[in-house]
Amino acid sequence: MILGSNASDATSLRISAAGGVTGGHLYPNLAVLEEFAGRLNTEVLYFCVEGKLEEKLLPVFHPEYKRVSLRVQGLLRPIYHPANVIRILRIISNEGKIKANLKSFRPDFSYVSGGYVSYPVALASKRLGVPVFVQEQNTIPGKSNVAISRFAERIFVAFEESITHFPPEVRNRIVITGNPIWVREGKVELAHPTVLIVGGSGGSEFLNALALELAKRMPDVNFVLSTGGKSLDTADLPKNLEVKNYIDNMFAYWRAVDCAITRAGATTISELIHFNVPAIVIPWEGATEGHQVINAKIFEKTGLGKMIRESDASVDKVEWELRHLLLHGRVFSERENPAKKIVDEILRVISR
Ligand SMILES: CC(=O)N[C@H]1[C@@H](OP(=O)(O)OP(=O)(O)OC[C@H]2O[C@@H](n3ccc(=O)[nH]c3=O)[C@H](O)[C@@H]2O)O[C@H](CO)[C@@H](O)[C@@H]1O
Repeated sequence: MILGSNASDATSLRISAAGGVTGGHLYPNLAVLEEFAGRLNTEVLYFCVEGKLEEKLLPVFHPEYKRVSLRVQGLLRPIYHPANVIRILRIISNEGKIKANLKSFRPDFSYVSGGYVSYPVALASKRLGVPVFVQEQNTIPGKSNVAISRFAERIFVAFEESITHFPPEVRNRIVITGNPIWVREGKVELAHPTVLIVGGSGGSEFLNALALELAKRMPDVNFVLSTGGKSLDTADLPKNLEVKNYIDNMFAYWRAVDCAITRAGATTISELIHFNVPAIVIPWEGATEGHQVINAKIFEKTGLGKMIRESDASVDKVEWELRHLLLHGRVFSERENPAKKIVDEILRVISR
């Protein structure tokens, strides 16, 4: 059964999408969906994970999307963990719901960006004859994206280093694009110098504590900290530290800050590169297969900043590096959004 082909006319598209749980998967998807919407009339069916970030943000930024919530959980490591039996059964049990929604929505294609919700959506799409496109943000691809790559029309990767992590037979369908960046108009007004500290969409207790120490030691510098909801001792906050639970308009901050201290999630790294932000990146050591360390090395190669491993990130060392970056200054610039290249390629493939 083929649902997608000729489902829409040349000026409109129906897109089913999945990818979220964390901002690192969600924002690149929004960037691509918004690039489509800038060119054509689009309707979007978004598969969300119950209770996760996409359920909170999509109703705010895209109330027009049709949303379907799935009750799924990621698989635990190691893969033969006994609790995974239930988790796999739960993923499988969603197949009927996903298929029913795809059948009534009749998408032209499915666009997924990884995370454990992407696989069942991509698989159901494939079984219904809907073309699948997948985007991988990290240098080391997630297991579900590798599985999806076997039947995806195109596999969009951010970094050349990813290619060898995919099976040889799919490599002719890989396109290196960079990570799509979610941007809108706007820039916040900040005093200079301001340093943004952000531990990814879920925050980082380590960076929260570091922010507090740095702000106390460096009264001549302003700090903005996104805690991502992680705990922080707010009893004695220095005046030069502004604390936010979550920042909804990161693009406006990236355009304004002098420097940043971040984890090394692939989307954050790509945003630093896109907005040319000097930064110290401290990878989260718990990331699957150490992928944040590899992301951080790629960032270092750009010459924009430095990776410091968490075990080495004393306040003294970070302060020293930060002063060095601030002294060096920032060139305010923006690159072309990789979302454009992805949309060009998908339109080319589906119009064949
Ligand atoms: C714990 C976990 O699963 N981490 C992964 C997840 O991280 P995580 O979701 O933290 O991913 P990233 O750090 O790459 O991206 C975070 C995104 O959230 C945004 N943001 C962050 C804070 C805030 O207050 N407001 C805001 O909008 C950032 O601008 C960025 O767009 O996805 C990344 C991309 O696949 C992976 O590399 C990470 O290893």
